[in-house]
Amino acid sequence: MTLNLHDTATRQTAPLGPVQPGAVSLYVCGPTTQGAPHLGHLRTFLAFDVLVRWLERSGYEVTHVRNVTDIDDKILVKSAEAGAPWWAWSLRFEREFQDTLDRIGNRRPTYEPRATGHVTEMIALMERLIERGHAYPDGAGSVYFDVASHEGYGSLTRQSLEDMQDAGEEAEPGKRDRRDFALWKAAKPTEPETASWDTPFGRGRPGWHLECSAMSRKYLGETFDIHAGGLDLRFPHHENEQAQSHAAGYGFARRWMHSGVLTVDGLKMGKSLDNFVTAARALADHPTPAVRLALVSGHYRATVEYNATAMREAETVWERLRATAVRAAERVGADPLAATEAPLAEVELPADFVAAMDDDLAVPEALAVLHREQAALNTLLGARDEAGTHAIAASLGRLRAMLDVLGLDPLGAQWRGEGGTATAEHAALDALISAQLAAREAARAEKDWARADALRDALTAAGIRIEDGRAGARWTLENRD
Ligand SMILES: Nc1ncnc2c1ncn2[C@@H]1O[C@H](COP(=O)(O)OP(=O)(O)OP(=O)(O)O)[C@@H](O)[C@H]1O
Ligand SMILES: [Zn+2]
Repeated sequence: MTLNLHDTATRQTAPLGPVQPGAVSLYVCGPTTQGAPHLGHLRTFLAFDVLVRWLERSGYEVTHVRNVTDIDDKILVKSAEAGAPWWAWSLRFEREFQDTLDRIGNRRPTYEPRATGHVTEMIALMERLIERGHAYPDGAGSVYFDVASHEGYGSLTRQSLEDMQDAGEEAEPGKRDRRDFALWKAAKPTEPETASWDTPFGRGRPGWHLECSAMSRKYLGETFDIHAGGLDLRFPHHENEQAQSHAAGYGFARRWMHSGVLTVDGLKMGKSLDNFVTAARALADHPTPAVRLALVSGHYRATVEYNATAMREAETVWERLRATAVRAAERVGADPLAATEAPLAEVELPADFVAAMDDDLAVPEALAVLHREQAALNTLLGARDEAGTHAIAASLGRLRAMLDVLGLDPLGAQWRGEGGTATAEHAALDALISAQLAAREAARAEKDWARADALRDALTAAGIRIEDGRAGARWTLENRD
């Protein structure tokens, strides 16, 4: 079977033919470390995490680069407002992004280069563009790309230069054409001295577009397989990245993949509109794998509207999947805590699951196959037929292998402890605590506050933390974080 992926440049879905057989090079535009990660960021990074997982499952060796934009206007403004050095601000949120992505089960990229670590490469690229007649310094520390000099400008987003007369870019005194964009930005007297670097063109700092062209070339070479990011980045960011790299004579990305944006009331979730739900908030309100499930369930190219009901539904779906897997593991007598990931990679995936994933990562169809497997497994579990153990083990293997492709194997190392653990001890503890919680509920219903508090205090004293939520009380062990 062949993996077909949609290319947003050609608008065609076509087989992936990598530059190097058996290896895929992928560049994903990473976070601007101006603030805490929100669900919109997670949506995009998870979409491409599923891509990486599927490429690896399909036998490719993946080199995945995701940059960190650790200097930019917004970082300078926000850090100054907070009275912090820009680099401290940036490093703080870089760590928060990494921690959150680890927590939600994103495989770490092969390389995570920071913009400020690649000034040398950016200067070299600017020199090359100037030499080839595609860029010019303004004499005051800024360098601009000359859009009219590059025939292909606009080809990624199918726009002609005429259409772009008033597109986005500001008129600046040193610009030849309003549509020209900055490769390098002159230092401003109001900005901290540490926020600029000396170059042959004057003192300044990286433009956002330039850093991605410089870093993709350094880590993936002149030509690489896939360039990815959220749909919001197609223009101007990706158009400009492509113009810089093509004008420099590099093959650059052979294919573009864009994830649909996460919206709130139809508008992109983001810092600019202040309509975001932070990852920290969502992960405090819902089990982490449920948040992951909610964000990966739709097709990666679909626009996803955030809503609290969908998050709660994902919680239910996750709980059921986990319960099925735990029951099945207990029936086959496997010790789920000893289960390793290795054998899952060898489980043969159902053909219709593979077909769905090979069809431009059709996760909704793949999930339908997965839920059919879950239903079949539940039927086997209900049959109470000892002879069925072999069938149960085989079905559990397939279910886990499919879930693993989505980063959601309930018995895998990442989620073993989430929302309960897959051990008999845990089940026993859960039954006892649930009885206590039910008694507390009953006491509250009778307005017997003293008894309700006493029950809670007894649980707290035993190291059990109770969180009251809309779906009832949830318990966790104090020392488990
Ligand atoms: N609402 C969203 N839905 C999907 N992807 C998003 C969303 N917001 C940001 N992204 C993606 O996250 C990645 C990191 O983007 P970046 O940090 O530059 O975001 P941003 O545009 O600065 O965020 P914000 O919109 O909050 O200012 C990009 O690939 C971007 O497309
Ligand atoms: Zn980029």
